[in-house]
Amino acid sequence: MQSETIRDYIRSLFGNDEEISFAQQQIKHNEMPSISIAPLYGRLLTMCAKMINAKNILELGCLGGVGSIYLARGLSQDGKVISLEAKEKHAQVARETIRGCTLEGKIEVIVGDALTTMSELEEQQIIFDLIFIDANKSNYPAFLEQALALSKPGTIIAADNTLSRGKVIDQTDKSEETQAIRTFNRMALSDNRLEATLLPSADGFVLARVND
Ligand SMILES: C[S@@+](CC[C@H](N)C(=O)[O-])C[C@H]1O[C@@H](n2cnc3c(N)ncnc32)[C@H](O)[C@@H]1O
Ligand SMILES: [Mg+2]
Repeated sequence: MQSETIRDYIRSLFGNDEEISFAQQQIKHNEMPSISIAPLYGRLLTMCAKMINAKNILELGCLGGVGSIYLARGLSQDGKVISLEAKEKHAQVARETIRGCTLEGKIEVIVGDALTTMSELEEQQIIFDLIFIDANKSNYPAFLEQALALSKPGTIIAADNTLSRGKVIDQTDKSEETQAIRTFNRMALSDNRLEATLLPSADGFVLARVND
């Protein structure tokens, strides 16, 4: 059976999601790229956050706030999502979208390079229960190291686009981005600080837990 058909079937089970549809419309309206997290992984992030009763969540790469909304849905009552975004325009669109949704006040978007902001968060000794990596691919290995520095035993670290549209298995592809994703996958799946797997649906998704 075509994977496209399976995807449509799964989507039909999810039903209408007004908040996510609105966020997607705003992304389109503002001519931003259509690269938000796939709904099946968005839902997985909500579930992960709920399963660990997450209070502090960090997202790398906000775009229009779709991932932030999925993450915030899983927060414990007094929890908060911090989403890091390099582009001022993307952050503005995300903030406007979030302002109108039920999770207003639970998501803070910080503009700047994620690695720099993560170092600042580390200096402030802030520890996260869940970290979602979804910014520029060439920094994925560095993001993982920084994420570990902002973690505790039990922290969930997730990362999107870890198959890079199949480029990871194309031996002729020696681009910086693809090499970085290969390095990231090797690190995540073999580092004994983590228990991890790589889910192959959509564009690939690494799900890891920081070991005790
Ligand atoms: C794939 S999109 C994020 C999608 C979002 N997580 C979601 O699921 O809705 C990647 C975003 O990361 C931002 N970005 C790229 N490199 C970055 C960096 N070094 N620091 C912070 N943001 C970055 C881009 O501007 C873009 O908005
Ligand atoms: Mg992504």
